[in-house]
Amino acid sequence: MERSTPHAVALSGLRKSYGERTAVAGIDLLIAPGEVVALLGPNGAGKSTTVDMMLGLTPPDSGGITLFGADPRRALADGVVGAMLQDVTLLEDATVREILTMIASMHRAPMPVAGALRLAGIGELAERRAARLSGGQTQRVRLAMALVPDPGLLVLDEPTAVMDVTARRAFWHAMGAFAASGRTVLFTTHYLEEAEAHAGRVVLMRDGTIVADGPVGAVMARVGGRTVTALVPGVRPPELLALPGVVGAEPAGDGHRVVLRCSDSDGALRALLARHPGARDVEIRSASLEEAFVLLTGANLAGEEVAAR
Ligand SMILES: Nc1ncnc2c1ncn2[C@@H]1O[C@H](COP(=O)(O)OP(=O)(O)OP(=O)(O)O)[C@@H](O)[C@H]1O
Repeated sequence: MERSTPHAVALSGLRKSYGERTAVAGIDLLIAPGEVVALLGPNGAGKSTTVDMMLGLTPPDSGGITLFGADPRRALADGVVGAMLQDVTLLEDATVREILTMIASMHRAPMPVAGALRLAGIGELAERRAARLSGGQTQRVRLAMALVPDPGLLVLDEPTAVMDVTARRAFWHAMGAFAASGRTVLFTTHYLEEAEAHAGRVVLMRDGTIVADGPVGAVMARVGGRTVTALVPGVRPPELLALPGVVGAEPAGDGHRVVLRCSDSDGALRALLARHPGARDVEIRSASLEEAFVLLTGANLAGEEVAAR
């Protein structure tokens, strides 16, 4: 039974295999209205399959999906959910305004076409024929198409993949304005800095399962919020794991120094200098989401295994 304010997204025990290959291995996920969530994971983690099931494009083998309490297809048809669908080709001879007007006419409570154009930052493209749009412009028209029904939830699979830096900035500006009005956004991305900058919550997938889920800061805290890098002559990284406040120790990229991931960088630094007075070239910095990602998924974004410590 649904409550009066259902979740924007509710996935339970969601599972999908392609032959022998398990793409999504039974995931549970609840997203409240108003959240902006980034779905991350290496290639083949199951992100697109999850999104496709949420949009009713692929049926799950088992498990449940509701979007604002409704079945995905119904939610999409009702304009409750907006999506940038890559496979939909635009009518080449129609102008951007004509395309948006047509979509608006198919929905019960659309936003004004001018509003969608403004939000997507493509006011100047309104009279342009679809055939004459660049790849990045086409993506922003697709965004306007997703916005016109005035959905409560936007689901975007790698929305900025073919955009240049300027288009990407304009896109996130539009997304920020949309989210600021209390709407929910779920997006997948290969750009970790996008997740860090624009999502309040990150969900990390690997091999069809969710391996971390929480606010960006909390996910990073799980792997140690800060790193201390130092040259410690005659000491191997594993020996430094015993220091208080240290949760991980690996050789640095330069091969000489060691990187300590710390839950308490002040305590770790004090102990390091007290026990290893020869330590030098010390550097402290915040861990990046990239580091958290590698540590939690054991893979880089291309899906290649990364040696564990
Ligand atoms: N139509 C399909 N037929 C067969 N296997 C598929 C199909 N779609 C996806 N898969 C497989 O399911 C797994 C998950 O793929 P999916 O595209 O969901 O991952 P992803 O996280 O979106 O990856 P990427 O970042 O590369 O887009 C992969 O092993 C993929 O090869």
